[in-house]
Amino acid sequence: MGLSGISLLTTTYSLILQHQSLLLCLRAKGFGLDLKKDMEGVDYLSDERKKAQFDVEAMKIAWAGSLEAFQLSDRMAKLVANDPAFEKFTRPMLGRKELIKNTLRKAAHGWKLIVDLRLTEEEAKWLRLYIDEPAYTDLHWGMFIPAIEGQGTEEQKKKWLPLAKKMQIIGCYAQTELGHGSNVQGLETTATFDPQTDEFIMHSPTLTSSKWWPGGLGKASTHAVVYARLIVGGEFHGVHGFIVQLRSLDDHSPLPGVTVGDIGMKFGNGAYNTMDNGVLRFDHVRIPRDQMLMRVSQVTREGKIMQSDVPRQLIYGTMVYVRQTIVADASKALSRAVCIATRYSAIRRQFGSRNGGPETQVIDYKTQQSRLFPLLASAYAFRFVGEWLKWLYTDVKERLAANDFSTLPEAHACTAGLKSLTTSFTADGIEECRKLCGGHGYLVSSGLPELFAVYIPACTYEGDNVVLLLQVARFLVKTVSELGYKKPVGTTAYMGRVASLMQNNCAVQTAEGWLNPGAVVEAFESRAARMAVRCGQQLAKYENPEEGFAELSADLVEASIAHCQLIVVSKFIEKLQQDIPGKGVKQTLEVLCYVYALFLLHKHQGDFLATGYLTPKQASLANDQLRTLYSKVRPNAITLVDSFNYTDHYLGSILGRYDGNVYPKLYEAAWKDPLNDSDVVDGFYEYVQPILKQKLRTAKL
Ligand SMILES: CCCCCCCC/C=C\CCCCCCCCCCC/C=C/C(=O)SCCNC(=O)CCNC(=O)[C@H](O)C(C)(C)COP(=O)(O)OP(=O)(O)OC[C@H]1O[C@@H](n2cnc3c(N)ncnc32)[C@H](O)[C@@H]1OP(=O)(O)O
Ligand SMILES: Cc1cc2nc3c(=O)[nH]c(=O)nc-3n(C[C@H](O)[C@H](O)[C@H](O)COP(=O)(O)OP(=O)(O)OC[C@H]3O[C@@H](n4cnc5c(N)ncnc54)[C@H](O)[C@@H]3O)c2cc1C
Repeated sequence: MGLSGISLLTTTYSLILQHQSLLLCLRAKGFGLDLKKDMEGVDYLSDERKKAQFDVEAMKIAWAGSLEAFQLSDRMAKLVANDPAFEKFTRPMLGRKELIKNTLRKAAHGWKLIVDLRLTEEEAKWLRLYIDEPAYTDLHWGMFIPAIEGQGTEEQKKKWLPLAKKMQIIGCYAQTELGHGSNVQGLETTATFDPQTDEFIMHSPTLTSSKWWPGGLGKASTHAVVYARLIVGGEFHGVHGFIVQLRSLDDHSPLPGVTVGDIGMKFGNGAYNTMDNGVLRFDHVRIPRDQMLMRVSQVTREGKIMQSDVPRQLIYGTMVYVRQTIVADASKALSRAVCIATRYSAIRRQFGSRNGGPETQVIDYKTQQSRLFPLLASAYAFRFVGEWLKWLYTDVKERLAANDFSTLPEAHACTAGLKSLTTSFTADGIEECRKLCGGHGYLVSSGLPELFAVYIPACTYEGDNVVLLLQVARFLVKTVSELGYKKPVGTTAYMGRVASLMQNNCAVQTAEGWLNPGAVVEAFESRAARMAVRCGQQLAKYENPEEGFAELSADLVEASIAHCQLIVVSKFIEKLQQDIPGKGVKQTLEVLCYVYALFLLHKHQGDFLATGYLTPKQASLANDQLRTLYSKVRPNAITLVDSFNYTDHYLGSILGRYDGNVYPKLYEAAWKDPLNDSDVVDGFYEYVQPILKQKLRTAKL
């Protein structure tokens, strides 16, 4: 018997087992049989796992970044998964008050673990990830503390950071208002210096000046970094951050003049409703002068404004930091959804049964592959670009500490652009994974609805994705306009070869010709350069550049996307130039890298054709190659998602279970729904039975 015959037999055997266990379950409910006899301990995906052409343990390390990173993350994942305090299956069924209380309990337990086990910051970050529940602590550690670190003076840091780091105060980041989020310079809250008392008076002069959205503000925070218009001597001096105490440290009640509360329920059940996004108003609240964050500008006792040599953009620095973390988190959210959809696609069978044999696994349909495998490849691509962005941010941070601000514009453009690109793609990707799972993907127990609901605000918070791409566009237009006298560096270095990128066309002649990193990078560089230059030429026709920018903004956004996609493709290729140990690991990643690049090329072929870099024939060859690549991914698909090393707890999905034991567990879960506590539903006797028993002579319907 050939290999395919053996595999058919084992697959059929698995199917029979699975059907048997389902039958046992079905009978358990209906006919009193033993529910426990489902096939616990059987790995329904074992055949798939045997197909792997690479060393899975080595791929886990490549995904994690290093052996140490893998071990650390693995330890934290297991710590959370084995602790019943972090159960999360009932979350979507809880009412808001219960939900928030439950989150506060988990955050307290998480903090206790951090203290008791003396976890490092890195360990705490992983712990937070695996607890998988948005909480006020995210904003405290992710924005309040970084805002003080980045914008505070040494003295301010010395005073506030120890309190914050021991969690003796809880802080949030209160920037957005009811009337303004994107336009930070349009904020209306005022901070007016009173030279008589050496204080600032914090005030909300209008309804639209109410702070609105800050996470952790509603119920948990005792303090906030509040962004407000600085007014000294009756003049406006820009928006700055101020540390303001909101609640008493004794009984947590709001301080006089402070009105604070939660803004209400948000999209989905459970999901981001674990967060107390808040509303805040000030009625002439006084704070000491030294609570203005003064690294960028200082207000003296006499009411003089002193500018340091730090650029004012540093006031936006916390956003640069968080955007960088959001890019890293995009690969986690996407890989999680992809893991669920891939495992389920291997379990799920529809159509194609021959002679009573098993039906086709849906993962074998080319349409399923062409939707799923680019998402799998993107998860890897985002992982590696996130790793690079972390390096870039660390480098910028070190430079900033040494008062070197030269790389700040590039860091801003990269974090803004990649945040936009990765979150938009991930949000759409999670929804695509839901559809890839058919009807069962719509069940909360698939894990996908809640993941989607938690994830989608990432397209809006930390900067609306379109607004951020327009920031990238400004950076690109500036780079193009300076080409004559300034050598572009970093991620825009390719613009330095703009003449050849505008002239030379693609040389690929065969489908195999696309399996060449040089050809791929040149295609993306040429497309990005041509789109940016074209925008520059169009802009030059306008007398008023701002008017031109507004008029051309949709094209500028497309040019920014092309630039950001080039960054992701290049960083993936650069990653593959490193030493990546393990049998078949590098080769498998190469396949994914080409899938990512050629999928984008196919999806955006309009750009590549319109800029004249590719011919229709070359675009078609790329698509031929893409199909071949999907066949190469197929045998490795399950082990590629196993390499994320996600526990069943973190995945939170019956469809994505490691053992693939989907049907019995779905069936079991249905009976755990509170609606099934009784056979006759509450409300039946009041509202249904009277209809059943009514004696209408005629019905008009
Ligand atoms: C459970 C127990 C656990 C216990 C503890 C665990 C411990 C764990 C430890 C750590 C956990 C870490 C967790 C992190 C998690 C994070 C969670 C994230 C949740 C997210 C919540 C959301 C928060 C928010 O949304 S905050 C609000 C964000 N708001 C925005 O993003 C507003 C967007 N708008 C803007 O950014 C700007 O207004 C603008 C850029 C659009 C326009 O600015 P403006 O000045 O008006 O305009 P412009 O003229 O265009 O720019 C002037 C020049 O400035 C340059 N520039 C703009 N922005 C920046 C920047 N950010 N940096 C540098 N430079 C910038 C711009 O390019 C211009 O430059 P030029 O040279 O003059 O051209
Ligand atoms: C879940 C969540 C958590 C948040 N947490 C915080 C927090 O902790 N702290 C905080 O301060 N804020 C927080 N925010 C607020 C968030 O930062 C803002 O909502 C975000 O910056 C977008 O601003 P906006 O709401 O004003 O959108 P708007 O700017 O009003 O966007 C509306 C539409 O207008 C478009 N648009 C706006 N300006 C332009 C332009 N110049 N050109 C073209 N199109 C434009 C946008 O693309 C969008 O389509 C949070 C938001 C959410 C949803």
